[in-house]
This record gives sequence, structure tokens and C-alpha cells, in this order.
Amino acid sequence: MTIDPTPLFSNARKAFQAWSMTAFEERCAILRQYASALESAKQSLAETIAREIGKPLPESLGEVGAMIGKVEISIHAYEQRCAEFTGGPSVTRFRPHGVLVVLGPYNFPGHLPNGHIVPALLAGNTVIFKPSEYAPKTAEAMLAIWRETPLPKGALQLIQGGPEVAKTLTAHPEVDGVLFTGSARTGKLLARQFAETPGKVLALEMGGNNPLIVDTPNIADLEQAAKTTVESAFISAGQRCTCARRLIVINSEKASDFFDTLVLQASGLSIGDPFADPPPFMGPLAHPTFAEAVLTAQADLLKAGATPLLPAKALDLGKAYVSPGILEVTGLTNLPDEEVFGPLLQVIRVNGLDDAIRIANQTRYGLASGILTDSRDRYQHAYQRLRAGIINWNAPLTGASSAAPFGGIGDSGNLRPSAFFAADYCAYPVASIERGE
Ligand SMILES: NC(=O)c1ccc[n+]([C@@H]2O[C@H](COP(=O)([O-])OP(=O)(O)OC[C@H]3O[C@@H](n4cnc5c(N)ncnc54)[C@H](O)[C@@H]3O)[C@@H](O)[C@H]2O)c1
Ligand SMILES: O=CCC[C@H](NC(=O)CCC(=O)O)C(=O)O
Repeated sequence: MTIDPTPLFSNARKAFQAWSMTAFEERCAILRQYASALESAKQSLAETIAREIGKPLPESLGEVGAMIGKVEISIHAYEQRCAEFTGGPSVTRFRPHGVLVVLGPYNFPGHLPNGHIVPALLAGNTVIFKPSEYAPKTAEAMLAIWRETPLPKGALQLIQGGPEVAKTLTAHPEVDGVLFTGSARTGKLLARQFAETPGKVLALEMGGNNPLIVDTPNIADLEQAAKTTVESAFISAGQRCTCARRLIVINSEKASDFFDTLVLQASGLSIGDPFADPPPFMGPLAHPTFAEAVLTAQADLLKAGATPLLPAKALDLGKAYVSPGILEVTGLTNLPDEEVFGPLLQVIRVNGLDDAIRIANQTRYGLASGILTDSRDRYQHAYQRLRAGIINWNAPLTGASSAAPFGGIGDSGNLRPSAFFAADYCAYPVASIERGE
């Protein structure tokens, strides 16, 4: 599909002139109206998400809850990170960039684009939003909720489509910046495209090949360790950027008990319709092609010599359903350093903490990492050496807080973290030496 985005950009530019001049308090008030409209539409928006991408309803409700929470957190973040201040002879204030394009992923079709849109509007930018081609209805529902507020016309516009539409938007001369959440492959294409225009803001939130270290010699509660592992790897059917992809297990006489417990828990997870009562732990993947991709990645790893501890299987429930898979890949060389975006966990056994850390860091990514251990000293040893934007201790790798910065290093991002730090990429500082009455 070819589109001419020029009218969208002219509307956005026109709206920017007024919106960027609107008092901050007024922008806050409109955002708060959006939060309360979201609250009223919580159930129906969650149902749209569940229907569209297969996320179990309670989790979809949690996603909408995070969207509502984003408003107050973003206001607080802006007030803290973009507050006027005096340093030496200069007073520094913050300005919006202009017209920003937001490109969303499919796995959190509400929460993640919302995590760019809310701070961008709050800072005084106007936004053109292109959601994932796999989640157009969630985006339409979000826009309908915004229309219940007095947000000026043109401040937030929606355009549907896939990569071609996205490329037309990002290549438009009137774009002042792109706020992107998606795969490293796409993010790198954008980085290349923007290399010629360093003055435009580009925030890239991308994937990971996230390691979770299990320090079996120093864990008393193996059940809990297995539970935290299962949640890290299989929540949202493995479709979170922070999901554990590699499980690095430090050997001990307790290791085989840990594996037995892990496989028992993973094989017992309930999988089913997102609207089922009681709700399943996991729904389907967002699209049948994503289920195929997981099974292909598993077949490739098995061909390379992996041993299945629990093979992932296509389920009769529907074409997008895959059961959790756990493969042992210890000792295999030339494993692809790729993010498999689904419920597939690769296990590597090692003999000590330093080996575990070395292997954890053997990735071009650097989003989430963590260690399960009863020893604070060993956590601190790992903390000082792991390279990632998230380093957790005895907690799942997933479930990051919007009240903290969220982003990774390496191919996981371009060091413009989102969540609490989104305020930083939505505005730029202007320092003024002012000599006048
Ligand atoms: N770090 C984070 O905050 C975060 C959060 C959620 C998902 N993710 C990552 O997102 C990925 C899953 O999402 P996805 O499959 O929707 O990602 P994707 O990269 O395929 O698509 C993301 C968006 O980019 C658009 N796009 C695709 N090709 C493009 C191109 N050539 N130029 C411009 N835009 C293009 C898509 O239409 C979509 O809107 C996973 O890698 C996951 O780890 C990262
Ligand atoms: O799929 C990627 C997002 C995973 C999610 N992270 C957040 O929600 C970050 C917080 C925010 O952006 O407000 C998770 O860690 O589960």
C-alpha cells in the first residue's frame, strides 16, 4: 500500500504550534482525563487486546492497568527530569521536539506505544502513531478513548499499516523523531536510516537474548526457583522482550532436582483460550506464523545437537498454540545469538559463577538478566559483572516497573531508555544566559 503521509504531518505540525504552547498544567489535565476514560473502558479495551493477540484476559487487564498508571508516572517523571534549573549563569528549560512518529510492537499493543505517546504529548510534542499490523484494533480502541478527551485535533493521529507505511513515515522530511519498540532487526534499519540526520531523536527499545542464572549450590527453595524461572520464560507465552531465553544453571548435587521440578512445573502450565474461566497461564501466540517460528527455531537447535528436556509442541487448540519448550544446549558451539520470541528456553549447565557470568554476557544484546541465589555476596559479584539494562535478584526477569528506566545495551536499544526515562527523549534542554529586566 502506498500512502502520502503529508496531510498527517501538516495536521501534526499545525497542532504542534498550539499544543506546545499550552500550559503544562493543561496538558496534564487532558492526560488525566485520558487516564479516567481508560479506567472506564478498561474491560472493553482488555477484551480487545485478548481477542486480538491472544493474551489471557487477566493479563490484558493488567496491561490496561499499566496504561492508566503511565499517566501519573509520566507527569512525575517530567517534573523530575525536565524541571527548570539554574546552573552557573544559565537557566535551563526543556522543549518538545515537534512531530514524533511512534511505531508499536504487537506483544503489548496498548501499553508499549502508550509508553511513548503519553510522555511525548505531555512534553508538548504531537504524535503520529502507527501500531503493529498485528494489532490494529487495539490502536483504534485507544484512539477512541483519546477522542473522549479535549486533546486538540491533530495532536495524536493514527495510521494503520505494516513496514511499508512505517518506512514512508520515518523517511518523511517533516518527522522530528521516531519512538520505536520492536525487533533489533527493524531498530537497526531505523538507526541506519537516521545516521544521516543525527539531529532527529530516535529512541529504540528492542529485544534480548536474556540470561537467567540459577545458583543451585546456594538455593534452599528449588520449587520457588523453578517457579521464578517458569514465570520468566513462559509468561505471555514467552512474548515479552524481557523473557528469559537462556537458563544458565550452576551445577551441584541439587541441579537434577531443580531440572525435575522445572520440567514438572512447565509441563503442568495451563494453556487455553484467553477468555477461559479459570484463566489459563498461557494463551496462544499472537499469530500462527509466530508459533511456526518457535517450532522452526526448536528444530534448528535439535539439529545442532540440543537435547529436549521438554519439547515444545504444536497443540490441537489452534494453529497459534505452542506448549512450553526447554532444550539443553550445554557445550554446543555456534548457537545463534537470536531472540526466539516465544515459549522456548535454552539450558546451559556450568561449573561455577564466573563461568555463568561469562556465558550470560556472550550476547550482542543486553536487555534483562538476573540471578537466583540465596547469597547476597554472589548476587553482588554477578551484579558488578553482568552487562544489561536490567539485573534482577531472586525475581523474574519480566515485570519491569514503569517507575524505573527501562532499556538495554548492545542490540537491545540505543541508550535512550523508556518508562521513567522516556521524559528524556521527549524533550531537549535549552540553556539560557539571561540579562534583562
Ligand atoms: N525493549 C522493549 O521495550 C520491547 C518491548 C516489546 C517488544 N520488544 C521487541 O519487539 C519485538 C516484537 O515486536 P514486533 O515483531 O512487532 O517487532 P517489529 O520490529 O517486527 O515491528 C515493530 C514495528 O515496526 C514496524 N516496522 C517493521 N519493519 C519496519 C521497517 N523496515 N521500518 C520501519 N518500521 C518497521 C512494524 O510495522 C511495527 O509497527 C521483539 O523483538 C521484542 O523483544 C521490545
Ligand atoms: O515486552 C516487553 C515489555 C516487557 C515489560 N516491560 C515493561 O512493561 C516496562 C515498563 C514500561 O515500559 O512502563 C516487562 O518487563 O514485563
